[in-house]
Amino acid sequence: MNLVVDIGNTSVKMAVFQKNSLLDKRIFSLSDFFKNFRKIKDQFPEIKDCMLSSVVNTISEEKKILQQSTNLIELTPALSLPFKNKYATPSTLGKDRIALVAAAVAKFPQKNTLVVDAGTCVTFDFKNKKEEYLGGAISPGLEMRFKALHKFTANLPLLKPGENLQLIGTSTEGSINSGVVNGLLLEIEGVMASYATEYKDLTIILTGGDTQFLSMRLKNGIFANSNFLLEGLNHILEFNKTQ
Ligand SMILES: Nc1ncnc2c1ncn2[C@@H]1O[C@H](COP(=O)(O)OP(=O)(O)O)[C@@H](O)[C@H]1O
Ligand SMILES: CC(C)(COP(=O)(O)O)[C@@H](O)C(=O)NCCC(=O)O
Repeated sequence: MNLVVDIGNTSVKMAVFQKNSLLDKRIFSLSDFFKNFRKIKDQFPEIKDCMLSSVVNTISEEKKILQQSTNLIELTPALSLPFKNKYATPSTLGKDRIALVAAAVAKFPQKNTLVVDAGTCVTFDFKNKKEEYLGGAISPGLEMRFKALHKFTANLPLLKPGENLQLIGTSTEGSINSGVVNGLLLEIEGVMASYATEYKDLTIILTGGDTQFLSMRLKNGIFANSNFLLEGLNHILEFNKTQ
């Protein structure tokens, strides 16, 4: 049984896999790491191997507990990966982005694939049908956009994504919502369209904490899968067992 752990800038995602089947998944904040790890280990004592991806640097205690209780493999660009990494600076590439590309290779072999991860940041990652990872883009996430408007102005309130989305914002709230939410939707649709022009037969995946909010507001042609990154980590773990 495998444990996969994704430590992002907002939340920790932990999942248990038996081969390729996801048995359990938890999302929590880093401060609740030990409590959740203990619970999951008690529930699944058969957990043996673990793959950790972190984009947070200060996790030495978390790593120590995983090392004590599992065969821990930490995701680094030096690990055997199921794709060719053509990123110009592989040592600075986010571990989460490596996992997303691994998932794209596992789920959509020999297909041009764009992965949009709407988390703390919105990342775009592209692998071609030759299983080469070319790179993508990093952009502010949904919550970060609301926070930035509040933090860097004197008078804008801190809002959360609203249900009532106007094109023409008729109030401060409506204008912020229009700018942030429509802005992000149009950005994603624009990026998707640009890739689709360049790469025929393009598969597009949407994942990350804002998957549900965005997918119901985006035009068709995108597969939503909140577990995509976790599946990628499990794939890299299984891939390394067979190396
Ligand atoms: N209950 C929630 N708690 C925190 N963030 C949430 C929640 N629901 C949706 N979100 C959105 O999900 C984003 C975080 O997504 P996530 O995939 O967990 O990010 P990361 O992998 O960077 O930690 C937040 O920036 C926010 O926009
Ligand atoms: C871009 C990111 C901050 C995204 O992190 P997330 O929103 O998933 O928490 C992370 O992938 C990262 O720190 N990347 C390093 C730079 C790079 O990928 O080139």
